[in-house]
Amino acid sequence: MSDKLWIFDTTLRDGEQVPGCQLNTQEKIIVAKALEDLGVDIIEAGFPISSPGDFNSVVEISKAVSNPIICALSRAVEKDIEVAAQALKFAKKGRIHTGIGVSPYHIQFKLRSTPEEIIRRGVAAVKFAKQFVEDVEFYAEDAGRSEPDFLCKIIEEVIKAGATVVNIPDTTGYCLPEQYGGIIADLKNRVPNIDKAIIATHCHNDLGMATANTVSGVQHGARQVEVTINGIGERAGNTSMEEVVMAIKCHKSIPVHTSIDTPKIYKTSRLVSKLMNMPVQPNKAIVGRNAFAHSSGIHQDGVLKHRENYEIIDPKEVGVEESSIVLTARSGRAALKHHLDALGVELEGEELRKVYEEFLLLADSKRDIGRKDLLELVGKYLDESNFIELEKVTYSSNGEISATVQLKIGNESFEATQSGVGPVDAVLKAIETLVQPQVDLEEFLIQAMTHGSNDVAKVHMRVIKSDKPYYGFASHEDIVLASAFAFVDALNKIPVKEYATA
Ligand SMILES: CC(=O)SCCNC(=O)CCNC(=O)[C@H](O)C(C)(C)COP(=O)(O)OP(=O)(O)OC[C@H]1O[C@@H](n2cnc3c(N)ncnc32)[C@H](O)[C@@H]1OP(=O)(O)O
Ligand SMILES: CC(C)C(=O)C(=O)O
Repeated sequence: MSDKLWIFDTTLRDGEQVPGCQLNTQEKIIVAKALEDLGVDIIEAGFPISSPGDFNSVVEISKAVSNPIICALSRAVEKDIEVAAQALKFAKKGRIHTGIGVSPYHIQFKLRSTPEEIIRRGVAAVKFAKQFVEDVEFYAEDAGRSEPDFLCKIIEEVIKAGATVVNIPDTTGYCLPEQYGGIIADLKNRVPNIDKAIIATHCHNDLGMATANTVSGVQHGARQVEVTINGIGERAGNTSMEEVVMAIKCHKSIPVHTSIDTPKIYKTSRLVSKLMNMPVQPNKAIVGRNAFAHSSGIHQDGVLKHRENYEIIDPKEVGVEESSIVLTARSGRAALKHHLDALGVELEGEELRKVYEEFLLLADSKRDIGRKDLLELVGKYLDESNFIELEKVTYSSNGEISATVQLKIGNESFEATQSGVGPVDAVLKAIETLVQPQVDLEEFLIQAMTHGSNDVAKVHMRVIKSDKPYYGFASHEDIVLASAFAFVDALNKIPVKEYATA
C-alpha cells in the first residue's frame, strides 16, 4: 500500500506574489473551485494580515469551497495569527501556517535575532495558533540554507508545541536534489518526535531544481508537497504541481499516490494562466503547448508508429486531446503523409517522394507549414475552395470600435464589418462571420519581441474545432494585423472535411 501524498496548493498565495498576477476575490474563488475540482487537499488561500482584500479572499474562499483544507499564512507574530484565525472562521477545515526564518542569514540579517530567540518565537507562535485551530503548520523559512542541528532542534520543539505539519522550505531555491532529500532524511532520522507531524516540502526554482528537490524530498519521507499550478511563484517560481504529480504517477517506485484528477490538469493550467495573465512557456513540462508536439522526422515517424516511442505520458492523462505532429524542414515523409491523409490526399511511392522534395524546399524557407501550404503543394489533387487569404483589414476607433475585413476564400472575395471591445476583437469577429465553421478561440498570446513602441508583435493562437486544437502564428509591427494573420493561419490548418461538414 502506498502512502497518501498531500497536495498543498499555494497558487493563490505564493503564486499570486508574482508581479502582475494579483487576482480579485471573485477570480480567486474561480481558481479555488477549480483546485477543489482538481482534487487538491489543501488550498493556501492567502496571507490575511497583508491587506483587507487578501483577508476578504480567505473569508470568501472558505465559504465557497468545502472539501480541501483552507490554509492562511502568517508570520510568527500574534497579530498575524489572530487575523489569520478570523479569516478562517467560515472554513470547514481551517489551518494556520505560521513560521520564522531559520538560516544564519535570516536569523542574523533579517530578523536580527539569535537562534535561542528564534526557537522561542517559533514555539510561541505555534502555541498561540493552537488556541484557534487544531491544524497548525510551521514553516522553517530558508531551511535549505540552515544549520542541520539547529533545524532538528526547532522542528522538535514546534512539534512538541503542537505543529501538525512541519514545512521545510528551500526558500531561495539553493539546494541540489541530494542535499534537499538529505535534509528531509536527517529530520526523519534525528528528530525523536518527527512521526507526530507530516513533513512538507516547499521548493523554489532559482536553479531550476524545484521539482527535482520536491521529488527527492518525497523519496526521503516528506508526505506533503507545496506546489503551484504552472510553477508560478516568487522570483523564478515555486514547484509545479503538474510536474510533481505526473513524476509520481510515472514512477511507481515512489511509494505514494495523490488524489489529483489528472485529466483536469490542462484546463486548470489554462484557467490560471488566463486569469493571472501569465503565459505558460511553450516548452513547459506537461502543460506547455509543445509538451506533446513532435516536430522532427525521426520522432514523428516513431510517434506515428507507436506513441510511446517518444511519449512517456498519454496526453489524455493530463487533459490534452492528442499529440501533434508539426510540419517543419526537419520532418520526414511519415509526417508529411500523416498530414496529407488528414486532408484527404492519399499519396504513396513516387508521388509522395516528389511532393516531399517540394515540401522540403518550401519548409527551408518557412518556419511552420500549414494546411494552405500543403494544399498549394498538392493543389492538383484537391478542391481548393477553402483557402483563406487575408486581403484587406481596416479598423477605426472613432466612437464605436469597428473593423472591416476582406477575405479571399477559394476564388471569391468576401467582406464583413464588426464592432468589438477593441480593434483586435472587432477584426477577429469580422473574420469569424465570414468563415465557417465557427471555432473556439482557446488561447491568444501576444508577445513583444523587444521593448520599443515600434516593436514586432508575435501572436500565437490556439483554436478548437471538433475538440481538436489548431495553432496559428504570425508577427507584424501592427498588433491588429498580427492577430488577424494568426487567426487566418489557424483557420487554414483545419482540415477540408471540417469545412465541408459545416
Ligand atoms: C517567506 C514568506 O514569508 S513568503 C510570504 C511573503 N509574502 C508577503 O510578504 C506578503 C505579505 N506581506 C505584507 O503584507 C507585509 O510585509 C506585512 C503586513 C506582513 C508586514 O508589513 P510591515 O509591518 O510593513 O513590515 P515589512 O514588510 O516592511 O517587514 C517585514 C517585517 O516582518 C519581519 N518578519 C519577516 N518574517 C517574519 C516571520 N516569519 N516572523 C516574524 N517576523 C517576521 C521582518 O523581520 C520585518 O520586521 P522589522 O520591520 O522589525 O525588521
Ligand atoms: C512562507 C514560506 C512557506 C515560503 O513561502 C518560503 O519559505 O518560500
